[in-house]
Amino acid sequence: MTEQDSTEPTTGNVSRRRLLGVAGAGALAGGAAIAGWQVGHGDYEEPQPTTSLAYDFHGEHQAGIVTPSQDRLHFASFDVTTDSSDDLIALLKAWTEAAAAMTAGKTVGAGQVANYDSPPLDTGEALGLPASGLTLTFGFGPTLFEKDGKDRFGLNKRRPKALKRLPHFPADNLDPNRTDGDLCVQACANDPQVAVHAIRNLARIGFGTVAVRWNQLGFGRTSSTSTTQATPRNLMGFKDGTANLKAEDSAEIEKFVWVDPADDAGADWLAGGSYLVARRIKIHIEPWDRTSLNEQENLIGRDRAHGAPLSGGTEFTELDLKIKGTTGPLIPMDAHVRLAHPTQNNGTRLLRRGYNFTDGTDALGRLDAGLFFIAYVRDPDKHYIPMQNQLSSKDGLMEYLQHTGSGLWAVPPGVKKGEYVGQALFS
Ligand SMILES: C=CC1=C(C)c2cc3[nH]c(cc4nc(cc5[nH]c(cc1n2)c(C)c5CCC(=O)O)C(CCC(=O)O)=C4C)c(C)c3C=C
Ligand SMILES: [Fe+2]
Repeated sequence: MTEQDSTEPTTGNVSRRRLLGVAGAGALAGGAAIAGWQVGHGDYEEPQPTTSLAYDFHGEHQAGIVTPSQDRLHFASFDVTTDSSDDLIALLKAWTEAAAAMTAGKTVGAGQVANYDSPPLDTGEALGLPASGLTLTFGFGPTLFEKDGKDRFGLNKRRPKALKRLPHFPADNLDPNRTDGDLCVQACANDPQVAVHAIRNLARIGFGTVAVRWNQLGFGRTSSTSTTQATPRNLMGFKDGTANLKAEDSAEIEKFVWVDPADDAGADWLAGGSYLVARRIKIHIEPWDRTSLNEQENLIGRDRAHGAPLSGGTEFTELDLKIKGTTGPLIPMDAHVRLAHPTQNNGTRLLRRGYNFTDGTDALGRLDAGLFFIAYVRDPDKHYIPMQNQLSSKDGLMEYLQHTGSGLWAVPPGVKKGEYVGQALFS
């Protein structure tokens, strides 16, 4: 992995506390007399973070795609509330600056002089916490280009052809309050407080220009995006991410994740970027927990203990979709892994980066829990929509699933130093 891929971590003991201290210096005069609060935040005794994983915000591609998936997610979809493209650009510049600071473990507004009579530039809940592998990945939704027939920011002529609202898939039961959005930000970190702090501060910076449309917390990764990671488990209890694309498969990542300059001449600003698909998939946990292990394994197509294919071998053995047992194929015709396999999808692969979620219980006391599916693809028309149609209509697992949220965003390439996220779209 090159440094430009933004996947090369750096370690350091950068202290949010120290950096806020610089901003706090401006408050010295006003704060000196107040008992219980130190003169200048730099004097506030906060435990020093120990060494921490930090990913560079700048690079050829945005971090948070092939970066080894962190443990926690806070995903937010925003609507732009202004018609002014100057305001939109100003927001993207401010977000870029804040994102570069936060991913380095610094506070928002570090180095700026704070006014003691104004709200702090940083909300403060991550003070003393290390960067925790935070990545912030930004995306532009179809409605940023055109909404209700209106080209709000004069961008529609540069809209990528594949950037459309996702179609209705069989059995979709989407909640409009968990669907779509003009912009999205995926915050991933190994500490939930760091991920939540990042989204909260971006929302705060955006006040008056954007409003949060919906957001989703995820508490456990459901895939590996690097061969260095162990395969985690989803809420169905199965290993998830075994056959995922991994950062180390560089040829496959080029082929299936990054948009090529030749892909769409009218949207050359997206070259080196990708598309982010998000699906909030509720799992009917209680019926699943009453299903026999034999049936569960047949629905997935792998064994639960080790994640090995039902056709035999160990976790990373390739599936044998042809081999038959006494009653039919060892990997049933409606098994999830059969229907999602590249051989059943025109050779297609995608980079999965989802998270487990729970959002309390519903009115009947059932867990509102599931998998917040995130995938990065080079072309949603080829690499996602046909696969989802196939799964939604034929996958036996669908009896236990309900898709309740959805969105598609174009993810611009990485940000060069001195530039802002998505700059090429506006130039
Ligand atoms: C449209 C794409 C996919 C959706 C939506 C999806 C939902 C989903 N998946 C699981 C659990 C597992 N999926 C596994 C493999 C797998 N899934 C997809 C795609 C979607 N899954 C692909 C492309 C693959 C790999 C297929 C292959 O090449 O073999 C597995 C097996 C382990 C693994 O390889 O990751 C599990 C388990 C759930 C629970 C879910 C929705 C809630
Ligand atoms: Fe899957």
